[in-house]
Amino acid sequence: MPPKKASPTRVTKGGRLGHGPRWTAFEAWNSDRTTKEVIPGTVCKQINSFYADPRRWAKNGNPERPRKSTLPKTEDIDVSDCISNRARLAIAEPIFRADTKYCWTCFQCGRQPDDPECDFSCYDEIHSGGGSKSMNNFFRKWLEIRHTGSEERGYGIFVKSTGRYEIPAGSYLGHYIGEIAPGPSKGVGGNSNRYLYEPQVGPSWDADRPIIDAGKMGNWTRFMNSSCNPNVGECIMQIGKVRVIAFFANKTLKSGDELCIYYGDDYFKGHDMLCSCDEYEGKHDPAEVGASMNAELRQSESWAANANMAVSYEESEVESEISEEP
Ligand SMILES: C[S@@+](CC[C@H](N)C(=O)[O-])C[C@H]1O[C@@H](n2cnc3c(N)ncnc32)[C@H](O)[C@@H]1O
Repeated sequence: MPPKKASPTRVTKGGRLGHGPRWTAFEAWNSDRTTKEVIPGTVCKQINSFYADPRRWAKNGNPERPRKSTLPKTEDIDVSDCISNRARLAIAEPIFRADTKYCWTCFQCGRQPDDPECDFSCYDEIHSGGGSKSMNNFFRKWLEIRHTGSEERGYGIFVKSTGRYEIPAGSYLGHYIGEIAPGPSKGVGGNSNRYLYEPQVGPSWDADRPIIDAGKMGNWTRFMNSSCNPNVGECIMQIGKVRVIAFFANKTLKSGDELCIYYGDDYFKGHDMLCSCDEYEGKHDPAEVGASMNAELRQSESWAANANMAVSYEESEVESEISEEP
């Protein structure tokens, strides 16, 4: 009997889908541990561009599974009904603050997202390993997944302790990746999936929230735990045509530090849970200890560091304009 042909849509460990990056099990990043130790019963694969890529949004608003052997060329893409279009709406009405112009320019090339010079390749570069800010390389070099020692918190993300590492304040760390579904969800209450992220990508919180589900697929950011005084901040950011929820170091992160964001009061309320972070003794209600205020304060420090990055992008653009002159 001839061997069974694998279904073209089936995802296999270490296999390739389309032209995208290899699917790498988390164990590859922690070669001294087995997958079982790293993530019990894991089905979680590291994925990059596929699910967060707006080209995967079908016209009917459902996310498309990666089936094509090649991605469409940028000029063939109809972006009128994709997440980036919603993102453009948001540009007119920035979500955080009017003065943080950089937030709406492409993180890779520094241009406005509707500039034809800024295309999907900006996003791909960050993910393909070619870019200096490549998420894969960053994780492999600087971070590790290990157990926090706390039953409640489980696994977490740490700056590698096998050496002296320092990640400067303001550094871009990566962004939240998962399967994208059109949102918003019906709320956290009753939903046992604790890996959902719902960023606002348009002007309306009620309508413009895709669901990023890192329950089964995601990258290392899905392992970041919550702290009532977080050392990692987050912001909605543009990379090429893709709007992402990006993470930045709020302060210098040193070897052994656990990277933590603040999940938000609603997360804890919605899942009916208390926080077990090390900032406060015992289990505590983050709303009562002022965690969101702490997070905002830490975030504004990171904004200050990021503002310097914005300046450097603008400067580099001016420089290239000058150098093009005859
Ligand atoms: C996005 S996951 C983080 C990764 C998770 N620790 C793991 O091992 O896969 C979120 C879940 O981690 C746990 N967790 C994270 N931070 C926590 C905290 N400060 N206190 C209690 N549980 C926490 C909760 O179970 C929460 O629902």
